[in-house]
Amino acid sequence: MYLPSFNLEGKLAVVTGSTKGIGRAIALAYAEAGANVILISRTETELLRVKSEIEAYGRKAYTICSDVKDYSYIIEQVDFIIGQTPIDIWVNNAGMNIRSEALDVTEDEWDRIVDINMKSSFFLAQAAAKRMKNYKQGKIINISSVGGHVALPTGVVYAMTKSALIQMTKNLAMECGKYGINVNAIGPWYFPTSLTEKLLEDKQYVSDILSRTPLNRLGKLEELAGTAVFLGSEASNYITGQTIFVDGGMTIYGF
Ligand SMILES: NC(=O)C1=CN([C@@H]2O[C@H](COP(=O)(O)OP(=O)(O)OC[C@H]3O[C@@H](n4cnc5c(N)ncnc54)[C@H](OP(=O)(O)O)[C@@H]3O)[C@@H](O)[C@H]2O)C=CC1
Ligand SMILES: C[C@H](O)[C@@H]1OC(=O)[C@H](O)[C@@H]1O
Repeated sequence: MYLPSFNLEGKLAVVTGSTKGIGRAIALAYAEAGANVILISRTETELLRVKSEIEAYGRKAYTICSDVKDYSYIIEQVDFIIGQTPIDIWVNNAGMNIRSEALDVTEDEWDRIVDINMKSSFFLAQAAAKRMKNYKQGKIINISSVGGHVALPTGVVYAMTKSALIQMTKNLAMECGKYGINVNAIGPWYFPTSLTEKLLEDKQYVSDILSRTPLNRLGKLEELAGTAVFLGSEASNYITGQTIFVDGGMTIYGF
């Protein structure tokens, strides 16, 4: 057999920040590939909307209405939902940005971005790994950014947190490989979501983005979700510690 399974039939995935944008696309792609999904975000109505979308695929969906910075509460809720069943895939997707010049960054901005993008992602990944270890298998996927690999004008603190996720992915992969856990990251370039809506309304900014993008277009959410399905499936069982940049070629374009 040379075609490993991309099928997620019967698997359970947890996706943080899964009611909009990239997280919702990943959650729906997982459901389409056969997985049941635990959705996490701060807005109950949006959680219930995406829950219905997942159930329309004939899959089970569970909701946890919480900020990822309340990661202890989230883990309690996940444990209540899963009981004695495994978590197969954990996607640390929730993230935020406060875009300011390095010389203007305040401590409050630092704390808010670092808490969500880095601290919550680490402790949620740690909790996922502790549970996956008991089943000697699991896939942890961290959503970084090309902004964690090259310098972008979208904020140094955000960039630092996204770069930290790339390194966290490598260290967790190194330590958790013996438990059969794969840890990888995805580094998106620009995708049209509510996080980037304002930026992408600026025609000059979009032109600047495209001038650095060999495929000369923004990404489509389904193109990113496909990478998440691959990394959540058996097809990626021998891949760990890697960051896959879904970027239209931007990170290799050294013009
Ligand atoms: N869009 C892009 O071009 C790129 C995005 N990324 C990264 O991808 C990830 C998703 O981004 P994107 O889809 O654009 O973002 P959106 O803002 O469009 O969606 C974010 C999702 O996460 C939820 N969320 C936001 N903050 C929190 C929080 N503190 N706790 C729990 N849930 C939260 C939101 O729901 P609610 O507000 O109701 O909680 C929503 O479901 C982020 O980590 C971002 O850094 C990386 C590179 C490019
Ligand atoms: C590509 C970047 O990550 C992009 O820049 C921003 O300011 C947004 O936060 C996106 O994540």
